[in-house]
Amino acid sequence: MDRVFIEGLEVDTLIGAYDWERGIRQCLRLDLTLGWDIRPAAAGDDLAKALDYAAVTQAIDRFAASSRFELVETFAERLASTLMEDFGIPWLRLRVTKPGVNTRASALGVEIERGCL
Ligand SMILES: Nc1nc2c(c(=O)[nH]1)N=C([C@H](O)[C@@H](O)CO)CN2
Repeated sequence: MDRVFIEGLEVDTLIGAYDWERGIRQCLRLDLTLGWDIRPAAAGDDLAKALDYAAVTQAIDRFAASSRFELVETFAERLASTLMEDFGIPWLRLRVTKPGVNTRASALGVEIERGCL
C-alpha cells in the first residue's frame, strides 16, 4: 500500500486534563501517514483520485477547532475515526505530540495505527 503523509502539522485546540488547561488553547503537533493507492491518481494525473492532503489538512483544522478533549488519546482516536470515515482511508498512523508541557522531555504524546494495509 502506498502512503500519503502530513508531517509536523500544528493545530490549535482546547486539550488537557487539568483545570488550568480548560480555559486556554494549546498547540498539538500531528504527524500522519495515510494508506492510499496512488496509482489511479498518477495514471490520470487526477487530483480527484488522489487523497488530497490539502483537504485532509482542512478537515483536521475543523476537527481541532471544535474539539474539547482532556486526553491526547481521545483526540487521536476520534480524529483517526473521522478521517478514515470521511475520506475512505483504509489505514493510518497518527502521532499526536503535545509540545511544551514538560521541560525535561523533548516530546510527549501518543501514536496509534488503525485499519488494515
Ligand atoms: N497519557 C496521557 N497522560 C497525560 C495527558 C494525556 O493526555 N495523556 N495529559 C496530561 C495533562 O493534560 C498535561 O498534558 C498537562 O501538562 C497529563 N498526562
